Amino acid sequence: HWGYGKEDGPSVWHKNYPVAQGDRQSPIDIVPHQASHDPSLDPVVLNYDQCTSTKISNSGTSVVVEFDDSDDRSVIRGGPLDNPYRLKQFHFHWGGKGCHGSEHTVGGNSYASELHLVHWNAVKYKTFGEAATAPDGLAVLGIFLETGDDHRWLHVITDALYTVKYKGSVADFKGFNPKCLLPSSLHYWTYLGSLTTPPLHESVIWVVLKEPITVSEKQLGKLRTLLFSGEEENERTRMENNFRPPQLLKGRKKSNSHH
Ligand SMILES: NS(=O)(=O)c1cccc(NC(=O)NCCCCO)c1
Ligand SMILES: [Zn+2]
Repeated sequence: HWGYGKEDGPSVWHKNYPVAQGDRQSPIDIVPHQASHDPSLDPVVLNYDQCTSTKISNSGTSVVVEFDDSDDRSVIRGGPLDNPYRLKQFHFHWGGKGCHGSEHTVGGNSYASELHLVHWNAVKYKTFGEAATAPDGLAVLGIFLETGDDHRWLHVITDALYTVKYKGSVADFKGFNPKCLLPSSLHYWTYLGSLTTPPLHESVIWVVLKEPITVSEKQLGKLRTLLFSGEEENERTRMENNFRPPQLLKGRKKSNSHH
């Protein structure tokens, strides 16, 4: 199975997932002043009001909060998107103690962590699985996390992490609305890319917010109490540095920017 270690990490994923060397791979380094400002780009709109989570799980590569996506109650629309995309889950990528952990970088600089809110095009596709293999199937909203003061709502997630310590664990996690994790501005960069983990499908319209949210080192440290390994396994491998480094643009135009 793939992972983030020396033997199974991003540098060898191409062996089982040749698309890893494709021409719309993610993440990328976003170069702000090179991002063409596109006046035709509309603001992105998030309708998360009726949004409530169902469960939290340890996927073996990240912690994932899932949502009921049986209707259009929680969608992202506007911006570069031709349809509303339904929220299915969110998860994080982070580093080791004090070091960086975001996937996208900005002008070569990385953040401590990155939150991905994963949405799928239920107008054009019947299931998430089908959408995940289509070039306009997914829309992922990326939000950078920088360290500073405590985030007033992140503790709701970090206080639940003990319930999903091991790979494969799942727990009820109802009533969490991710609206509380958004920064004040929805100004964004956007580009066509891929899943940042295997199977690395080139099916993602990326919308990366310019403004990070602030979380404390203590809150980030709680993410690192999760394990990559399952309860039955001998070794206890801390879940950290679960990020893919930036990939080549390969002829893609610089990301568009909505100020
Ligand atoms: N990191 S991301 O590009 O936002 C993204 C979004 C949605 C799915 C995925 N990747 C996967 O679902 N991979 C399947 C196995 C993951 C658990 O090991 C990555
Ligand atoms: Zn992700």
